[in-house]
Parts: sequence; structure tokens; C-alpha cells
Amino acid sequence: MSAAAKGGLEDVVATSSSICFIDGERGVLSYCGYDVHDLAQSATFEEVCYLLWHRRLPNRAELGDLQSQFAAARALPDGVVRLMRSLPPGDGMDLLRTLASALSHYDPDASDNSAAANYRKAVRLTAQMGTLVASYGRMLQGGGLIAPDTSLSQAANFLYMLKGNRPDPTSVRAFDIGLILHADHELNASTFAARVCAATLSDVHSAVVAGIGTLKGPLHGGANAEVMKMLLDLGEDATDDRAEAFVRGKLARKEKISGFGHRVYKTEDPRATHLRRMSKELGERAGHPRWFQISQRIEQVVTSEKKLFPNVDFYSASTYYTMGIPIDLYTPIFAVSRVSGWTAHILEQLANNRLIRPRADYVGPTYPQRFLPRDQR
Ligand SMILES: CC(=O)SCCNC(=O)CCNC(=O)[C@H](O)C(C)(C)COP(=O)(O)OP(=O)(O)OC[C@H]1O[C@@H](n2cnc3c(N)ncnc32)[C@H](O)[C@@H]1OP(=O)(O)O
Ligand SMILES: O=C([O-])CC(=O)C(=O)O
Repeated sequence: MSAAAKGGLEDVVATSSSICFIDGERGVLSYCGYDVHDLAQSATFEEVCYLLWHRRLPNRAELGDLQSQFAAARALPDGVVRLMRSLPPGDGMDLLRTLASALSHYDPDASDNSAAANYRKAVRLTAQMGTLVASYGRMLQGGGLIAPDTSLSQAANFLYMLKGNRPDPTSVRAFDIGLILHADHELNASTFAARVCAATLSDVHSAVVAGIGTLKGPLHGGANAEVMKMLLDLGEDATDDRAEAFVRGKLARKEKISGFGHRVYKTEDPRATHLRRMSKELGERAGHPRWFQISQRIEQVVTSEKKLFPNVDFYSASTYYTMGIPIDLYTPIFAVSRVSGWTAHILEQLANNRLIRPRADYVGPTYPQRFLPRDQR
């Protein structure tokens, strides 16, 4: 069966890009030539944003400028805060989709689609997305909204706005690594959706909203919340045997296990390596090692039974959980990071644009059908 007939466009090369490279056989991921392991080890999310947008790492002055731009752009327009407060409670990604769209009405460059204005929108949206999600988290927990702190990094400010107190350095670094690991991933579904939208010469906010709507699904970014729901179904006191039986039961019923499998990786997702370690370390530090241990047992079973490896969503679930982050925020947090990659791809698309418009292999009723009047059908 052809890739087109299977429906998933697998292995179809749809564009060229200088942003992200994946070798799915060897488990290699790089942003603009930099190995994601090196970035997770030594970079900050701000440096990664600059890298994705400029294809090179910033020097000290450039990094300082970007940090200032982020800090200056973090606060939300009053109208967006009012809208957030007025919406009925619901899914975090629905809220993010609506509010990211609303931000366009207040953007000072709204009517300007020049490359310079679009870059400013990329910076602004990346700064604001963290504020949106942290504020939503405050609302979920019944706390009052907290104003952003301009002296903090994107990661530290997010945790500060969510929790209401200064986060400790270990949590900040773990969260920063999470942001680095989720920042870009070549032509994943949400980035492709964003590029398709941008290629019609729509606008940056619309393309980001397309990305948010696409990331929401449980086959894509929504899987991280599904993983945690599965772990909670099992319970923190579940034994390894119980976890094993639970997963074997799901596999026997041909149910998918969220957080496993990948369209491109045929081996370990390199991002999962870091998230597994963070899940273990943060779980032990928080006095809740079982979430990691249960996850590890699930991994052993799924990998040996199905030859499927954990993807980025599997260990991010227990990592965020042991950091005390509400489950409803997991996929929105993915967007807090991925907005950097979406906007890098949107800018790249617009720099050398052509409408994206594939064809379908028509398999419907034969042509021509005779058109019958209504009372003869
Ligand atoms: C950030 C991200 O988007 S990472 C991905 C997040 N999504 C998930 O974790 C959801 C669970 N995983 C999946 O659904 C898939 O692995 C995907 C969607 C990520 C990629 O899958 P595809 O390349 O389309 O493979 P597809 O879904 O066709 O699966 C191929 C086979 O592997 C099986 N399979 C794939 N993933 C899983 C899984 N997680 N659990 C059990 N079986 C699986 C399928 O059932 C199918 O089996 P079959 O051939 O016997 O019917
Ligand atoms: O690349 C994909 O298909 C999904 C993924 O891992 C991501 O978007 O990070």
C-alpha cells in the first residue's frame, strides 16, 4: 500500500528546512546542527529559541537582548485576562487556543506581516504563552493571578507564576530542560499544520493557533496527559506485577499505550533519555519514587512485547507530576515550548513561500453520476 493510501504521509518529504534534523534509526535529534543532548546538558531555553529563529547560538549581548524582550512581553493585555476569567472551565488546550487567538487582537504588529514584525510576534507569543498557561494553572488551583517577574528566565518565571513562590534551582533547571527538549521536532503534525496555515499568507497568530489545535490530540502532544491518567488509574501504590498485568491487558485488547511509539524514531527517542533521568531524580527528591518505578516497569513490558520505545510524552508525565504541576497543564506546557519551533518554521516558510496543497487519490463513486431530481432519488 502506498504512503498516500495509508493516509499518514509517512516518509514523504514535504519541504526542506534548516531548523531540525532527526535520524530515526540512530535516535539522533539536532537543532540547527546542535545535538539535543548537548543542548539539554548546557543550554537554556532562551538560547534554544534564538538558535531556532536565527540558526546560530547567541553571544552574551544577543542573549541578554532576547531575555529583555521576553521579560518585556510577558504581561498579558487586560482584555485577554478578562476573557480568560470569563470562559467556562474546560480543557487547557481549548483555553490556550482561544486566548492565543485573542492575543492577535492586541498585538501592536497585528496588521503588519513583514518579516521584522513576524519575528517580533514570534518573540511576543513565546513570552506570552508561558504567562497564559501559568495563569490558567493558578485559576485551576483557585489562586489569584500572579504578575510575571521580569528578572526571571522563562522557566523560572513560569514556575513562579504557577506556584506563587520562588522556585528552587533544581526545579527550574528540570523545567528548562523540558522546554529545550520540546522546542522543535521537524515536521511533526502541529508544525506541519502551522506551516500549511502560514503558507496561505494568513498570519503568525493563526498559524500558531493551528499548531495548538493540532498538538492537542492524544496521538500527538495530548499523550503526556494520557500517560499520567494511566499512571493514576494504576495508583502510586501499584506493585510492579500489577503494572505489568495492567499493560499486558491493554496490549491484549489491542489498546495503544500512550507515550510509546513514534512515526520517525525506530529506537529510543533521545528526549526520553533525559526525561527518564529527571523522572527518577525528581521523584526520589519529592519522596514519590513509585511513579518512576511504575513507569519503568511499563516501559520494560511495552518494549519487550511490542518493540516500541517511550517517546517524549512518556516520562514527561511523571516528571511534571512530581514537580506538582496539574495534569491539565501538561499539553499546554508542551505548547509553551513548541511555540518557539512553530514560529521558527512559520518564519522559514514565509521566507521562501509557496502554497502547500497536495492532491488526494480519488476513490469515490465513478464520474459522471447522473444527477436525478429530488423526488427520483
Ligand atoms: C510528541 C508526540 O507526538 S510523540 C507521540 C505521542 N503519541 C502517543 O504516545 C500515542 C501512542 N502512540 C501512537 O499512537 C503511535 O505510536 C503514533 C501515532 C505516535 C505513531 O504511530 P504510527 O507511525 O502512525 O504507527 P501506527 O499507529 O500505525 O502503529 C503501528 C503499529 O504499532 C502499534 N502501536 C503503535 N503505537 C502503539 C502504542 N503506543 N501502543 C501499542 N501499540 C502501538 C499499532 O497498534 C500498530 O499495530 P498493528 O500494525 O498491529 O495494527
Ligand atoms: O515528531 C513527531 O511526529 C512528534 C514528536 O515527537 C514531536 O512533535 O515532538
